[in-house]
Amino acid sequence: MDVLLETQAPWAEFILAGTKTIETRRYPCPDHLIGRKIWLLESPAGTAGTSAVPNSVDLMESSDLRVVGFVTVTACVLYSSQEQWDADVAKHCVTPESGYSWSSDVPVYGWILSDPQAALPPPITTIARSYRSFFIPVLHVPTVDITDPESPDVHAAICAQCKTLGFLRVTWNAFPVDVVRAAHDVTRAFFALDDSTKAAATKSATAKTNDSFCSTGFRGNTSAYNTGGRESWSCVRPDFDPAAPLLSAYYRNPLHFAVAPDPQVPWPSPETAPGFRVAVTAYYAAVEALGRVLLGIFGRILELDDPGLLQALSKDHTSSLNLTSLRLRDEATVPEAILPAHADLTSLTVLSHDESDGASGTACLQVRNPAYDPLVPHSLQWVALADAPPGAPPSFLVNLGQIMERWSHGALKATLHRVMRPLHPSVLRRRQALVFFFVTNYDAVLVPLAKHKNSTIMYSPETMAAYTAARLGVFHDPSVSLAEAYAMYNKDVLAPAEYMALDK
Ligand SMILES: O=C(O)CCC(=O)C(=O)O
Ligand SMILES: [Fe+2]
Repeated sequence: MDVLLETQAPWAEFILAGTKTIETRRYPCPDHLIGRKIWLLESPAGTAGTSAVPNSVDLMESSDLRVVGFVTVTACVLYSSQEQWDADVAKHCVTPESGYSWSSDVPVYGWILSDPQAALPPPITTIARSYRSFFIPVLHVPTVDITDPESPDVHAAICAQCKTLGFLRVTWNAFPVDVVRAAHDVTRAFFALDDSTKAAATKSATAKTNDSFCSTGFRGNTSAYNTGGRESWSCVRPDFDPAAPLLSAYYRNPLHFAVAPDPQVPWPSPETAPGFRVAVTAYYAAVEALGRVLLGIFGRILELDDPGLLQALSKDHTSSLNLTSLRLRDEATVPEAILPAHADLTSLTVLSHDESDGASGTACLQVRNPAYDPLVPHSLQWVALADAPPGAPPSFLVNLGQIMERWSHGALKATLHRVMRPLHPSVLRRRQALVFFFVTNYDAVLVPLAKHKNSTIMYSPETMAAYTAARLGVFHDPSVSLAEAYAMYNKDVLAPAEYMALDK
């Protein structure tokens, strides 16, 4: 991920000329940026220690901000005395009368620089402050109001967004604000419980009558699904009633679906997690209803003879809802990729990020830039997704998955995305995402449905069951590395060799 460092004029010029070889700051350079290319964002000369850049900026509209080149920080030292500081004056070029000069009242760090290079600016439009003077490129996704799902304008807005990025926000006049808030509240309270209480709601804590691998219940931060330090609690069809089973083959297949006494959803007890079940079931119903509306819209966008076909294929769906939580306590223990690059095995995914009580919203979610071009120097491969702007209506973030890309024969995009460690742990103390993976009936055959071919990929027809088994089974094969398993998982959106070569 590219990062930019604000440097007030004239320092960037001195760095690029090679005269300034130590950058001085009141804080250390984040460890994992050492050795990496850092773009220099030059802002006009101003007051020492006061940023001249707003927290979010469109560089195309700003006449006084310029990306002028890049540099690498090779090491970071804390000056322990004025003598040590003075001895480096020829390298940091900070004279005693400067506002950036030595002070014994605050820590002063020297960032040792190397390889400065003036360069044409990379194709970045919008940037957002991520940590202190560091900025990252961000992409704002539009919010589409779907109050009238029959409206051609709504279809056009969704289609435009899905032909390029496949991420958008949706809102409507009866947006279920209270349901969303309640789901976030019970999720936050659940993850705040101690580990042993949460562990009581795991699959492994229950008596299994068969080999079902239905991924439900609590999974801690060391489980295969949460290798990046997250915790999660998941459910599939919390409305399922064993006394009146749904008719699809999925519910008759004990390999994939739990039967009593191996509970279909291991709920936390109402004593430890009051209101959890009611709020989560209501949330599931709300996002499932949204999913159905969107499938109706996509049936029209794809100009299917029967616009209700996608809904019919998903009537007895086996969609899961994952409640995920991440807390950073110590930067050193957080892997670079909290969730590696992937495109979901869904028709569409509905996301809601907690933004209350200092939670960090969409922070750390990055998408593979649809405008990335390996032939363009410094083309950006990854960009962060921006939160909805302040004052925007409440919305869900929706992303298309690989099933929709297949249905559309490549016209609608399932974009690779990932959740990455923040520039500094202070950026993110708590992150909570509710992720609803909308899929089809277990026995639905997944084939391109669009009349026009928009891709050369040969999609061989597979049932939802075979499709997921082929892409998830590899994660359970000890001879396959995690990176290789992800390459297989994503093989329809990126050739495995290219996946392995991705900038990770
Ligand atoms: O946590 C997020 O923001 C995204 C999660 C995600 O991409 C997934 O679970 O598939
Ligand atoms: Fe995802």
